[in-house]
Amino acid sequence: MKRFIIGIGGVTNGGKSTLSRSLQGILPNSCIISQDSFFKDDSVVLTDSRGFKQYDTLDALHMDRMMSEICSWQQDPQDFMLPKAKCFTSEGTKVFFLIVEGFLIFNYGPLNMLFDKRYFLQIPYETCKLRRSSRVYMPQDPIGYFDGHVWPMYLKNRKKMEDMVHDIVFLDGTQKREVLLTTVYKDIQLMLESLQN
Ligand SMILES: Nc1ncnc2c1ncn2[C@@H]1O[C@H](COP(=O)(O)OP(=O)(O)O)[C@@H](O)[C@H]1O
Ligand SMILES: NC(=O)c1ccc[n+]([C@@H]2O[C@H](COP(=O)(O)O)[C@@H](O)[C@H]2O)c1
Repeated sequence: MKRFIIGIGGVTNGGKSTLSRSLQGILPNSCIISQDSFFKDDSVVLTDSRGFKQYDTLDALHMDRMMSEICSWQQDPQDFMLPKAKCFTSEGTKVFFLIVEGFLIFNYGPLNMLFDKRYFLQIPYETCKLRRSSRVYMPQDPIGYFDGHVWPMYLKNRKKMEDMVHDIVFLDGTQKREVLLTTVYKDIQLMLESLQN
């Protein structure tokens, strides 16, 4: 049995969930774990002096719980998939993929070291601000949150990531969904072929 962990990171609204779901549809025996599912309760997320909740940091996430879930997959990918309706299974293949997607997946060392491939979706400031403005989070973004917290934290976290991690494939998230999917799918196929040789 072979196991691969694919990381789909990137800026908020860069298209991580969209790409991950499409990839899961074409990769056999694949599952998705989303970092978004591990945010701490609002009551324990710190607030800065301007009243902005500090959501865009690792401290706002239960990374220990996320790591436990990934560990369960590593122990038995077949078993991990079965109870989950979102998982796609294909008979005969002994290759399993875990797609881990999220905005800070490469910033957390213990998680970053697990990836076989790392992709990072980037989009320009204006595109990001526009996409984010039509998305509703719980709690909702207060006025000024994007410019006051989200974008500056993205720049800060990205700098830290680039200082720490070097084998990331950067993707232009303004490309068409199909183009992004084909690019990543082909790259994964190349990785699999290189491992067979
Ligand atoms: N390649 C793309 N081109 C244009 N819009 C996209 C693309 N990928 C995703 N979107 C849109 O951008 C928004 C954010 O996508 P999503 O996948 O939820 O991002 P993320 O998971 O990175 O926050 C959604 O409205 C989605 O439909
Ligand atoms: N899911 C939540 O509980 C929650 C709450 C508030 C903000 N957020 C936002 O989620 C973003 C990260 O997720 P995306 O990459 O999917 O946009 C962060 O920029 C953060 O501000 C999420």
